[in-house]
Amino acid sequence: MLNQIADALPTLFGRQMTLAFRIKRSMTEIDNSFGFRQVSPTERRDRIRRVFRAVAPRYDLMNDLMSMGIHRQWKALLVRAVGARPGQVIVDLAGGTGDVARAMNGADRTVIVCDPSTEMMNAGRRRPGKEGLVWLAGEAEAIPLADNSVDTLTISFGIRNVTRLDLALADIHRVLKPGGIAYCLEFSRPHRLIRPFYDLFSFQVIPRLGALVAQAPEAYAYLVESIRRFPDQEEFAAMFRAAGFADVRYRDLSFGIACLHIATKAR
Ligand SMILES: C[S@@+](CC[C@H](N)C(=O)[O-])C[C@H]1O[C@@H](n2cnc3c(N)ncnc32)[C@H](O)[C@@H]1O
Repeated sequence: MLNQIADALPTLFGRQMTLAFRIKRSMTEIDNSFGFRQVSPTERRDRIRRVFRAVAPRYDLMNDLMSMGIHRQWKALLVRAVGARPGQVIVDLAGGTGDVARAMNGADRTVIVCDPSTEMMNAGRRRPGKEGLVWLAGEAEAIPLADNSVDTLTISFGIRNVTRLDLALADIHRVLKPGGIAYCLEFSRPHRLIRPFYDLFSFQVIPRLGALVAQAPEAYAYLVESIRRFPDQEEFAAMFRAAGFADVRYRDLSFGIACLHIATKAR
């Protein structure tokens, strides 16, 4: 029924109205198909686990397709900002297939990939450049590492999947050494001028790509939806401050489609 209405709209009201209606319809379908609004934190966590189990085999390919390769530039910028040094202990939290960890890897430092999904980490273990990486099963809300033990922590496109953002930020703060730095790369709120195109791409193209390439349309619908629900740049910076971080900064990337937050634990 919704499809028939959408098809009739161009004749009745013109193209812009049709676009707005299609985006609205997609959001409704996503809400209905994933039903995230009604579930408990435990159920939500289980669903997120299932999402990453489903996407693991095609995750890296899908990242390239969905972002048209731009995620590589964002991650390269993150790695340059970190500037990993000899002797450091570096944790890539929600590290997935180890994309970012691999780029920070080196024989003279300890680089740990921490993620609750063994499927994602197993997909990463099969790729080159993994030598020396430590793979650790764990969640951001309860990182299985000692207090004050980490020099640098990165989390790239992972934080929006955690069920309790406040607990995760508190635990990141706990494991960092005084003076240690957290770098968080995440999708964010794009500039309002590009938002209509961005929404169209996100809600129309990505779930279809997910269906075609990864055979997981619902998983990709979830990923898009989780971006829409995530706090914007300023709100997220305020959450870092509330978790006890001293120096909190952020930098918009590609007109705010993504954002890099940098937060330091006081000495
Ligand atoms: C979109 S992937 C990002 C992977 C990788 N960091 C990257 O940039 O390619 C999100 C990752 O977050 C992980 N994840 C989901 N819930 C999590 C949680 N509560 N704590 C830590 N990681 C979580 C998933 O298993 C998945 O590997």
